[in-house]
Amino acid sequence: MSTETDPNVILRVAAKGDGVTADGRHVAFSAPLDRLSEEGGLIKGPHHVDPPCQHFKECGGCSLQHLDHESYVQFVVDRVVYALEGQGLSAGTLYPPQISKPKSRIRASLRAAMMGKSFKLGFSGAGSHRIVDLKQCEIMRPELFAVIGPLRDFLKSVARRKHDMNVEMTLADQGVDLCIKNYEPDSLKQREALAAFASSNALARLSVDNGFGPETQWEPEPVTVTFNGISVALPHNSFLQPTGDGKAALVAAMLETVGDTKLVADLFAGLGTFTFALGDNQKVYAAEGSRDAIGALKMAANLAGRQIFTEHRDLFRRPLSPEELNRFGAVILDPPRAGARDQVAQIAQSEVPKVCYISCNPASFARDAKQLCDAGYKLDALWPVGQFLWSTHVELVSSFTKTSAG
Ligand SMILES: C[S@@+](CC[C@H](N)C(=O)[O-])C[C@H]1O[C@@H](n2cnc3c(N)ncnc32)[C@H](O)[C@@H]1O
Repeated sequence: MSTETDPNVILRVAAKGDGVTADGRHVAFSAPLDRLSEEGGLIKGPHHVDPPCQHFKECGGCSLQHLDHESYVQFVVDRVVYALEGQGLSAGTLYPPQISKPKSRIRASLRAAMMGKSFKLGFSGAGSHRIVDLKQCEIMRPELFAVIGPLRDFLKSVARRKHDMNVEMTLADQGVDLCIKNYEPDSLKQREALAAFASSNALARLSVDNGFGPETQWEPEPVTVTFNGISVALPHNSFLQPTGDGKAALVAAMLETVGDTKLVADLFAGLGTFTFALGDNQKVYAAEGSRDAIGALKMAANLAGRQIFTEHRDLFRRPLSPEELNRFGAVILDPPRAGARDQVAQIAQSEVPKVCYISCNPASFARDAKQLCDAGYKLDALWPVGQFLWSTHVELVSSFTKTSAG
């Protein structure tokens, strides 16, 4: 019997990370060509590797560490291709995916709490409310991981029973930017302890947020991120691409799509990952729903003397109309996970010749791509990107064109 028809062989990994047999059974933590024994156990095949992290299976951070590189790459490609196939679509050119390296993630959201007799700080457990007390992490940048031990000791000293805290960590130009949520120092002594913790760990910024928005406690110099040599202030809670190599891959694919188009719209622009990657000779209109983010983008553009026009705009409620869109030679859009159904409906009715859609959700992307293709756009090229190594989150860049006759 061939492996394709053998009902006990894992053939592929489904969107949620389970291996799937030829007869459609889902098997957690299995890899392609693993085999189910008569007794229902798993016999590891050539694509099943030893996971590098001691917290594997228990931690919700990475669920696919048991896949070798080849099968993880295939998983990333399949996620994108199957989502498109579900809408009856395919890309003219499908580029090989870019997969981020281990220990490259510049952002992490952790939880901390007293649990029973021990204090824990780490990611949420896989499919549970537990906290995995992080002793090792194969995805975070070492600068972030270095803060975990001291942070655990510090939070333990201020923790209250049955009181979860959340920790947001970001690696900025100046070092680690840390925000502790659901915590407020309630004495001068605690404020001093916070500052001492920030200082001794050389944090770039330390903020607390007890439900009324982040309050900065420590920021020796203004915290920034740099895009293409342009330094941009980093407001609290801003979106950033999660890895440096992933961001470079997204930007390279975007530049290939947009080329030297003179007038470009960057929708859902954030702090300007794509806006600032465009050349000095290109005029960019950047629209974004976060007032803080677009304010930071605008300030940086002005300081750099770039031809960038910004608008604080809710693109779900007030998408750009076809008349507004038709001024541009290219439109970049990088919406949140829900996609951009209404904005895409307007683009579909426009005559914009080039559309570069960057997505962090193949399913909403495929739905939106269908709208564009039904309206005469052609999906020329697609670049899958695996920035969330060993997770089921997959991103992509796509290039659509419409000729005026279309
Ligand atoms: C995936 S991020 C992309 C940001 C940026 N392009 C980047 O790569 O850094 C999506 C962005 O959409 C913004 N956003 C979310 N909802 C929005 C809305 N309704 N209108 C406009 N922008 C929105 C978010 O604030 C966020 O900056």
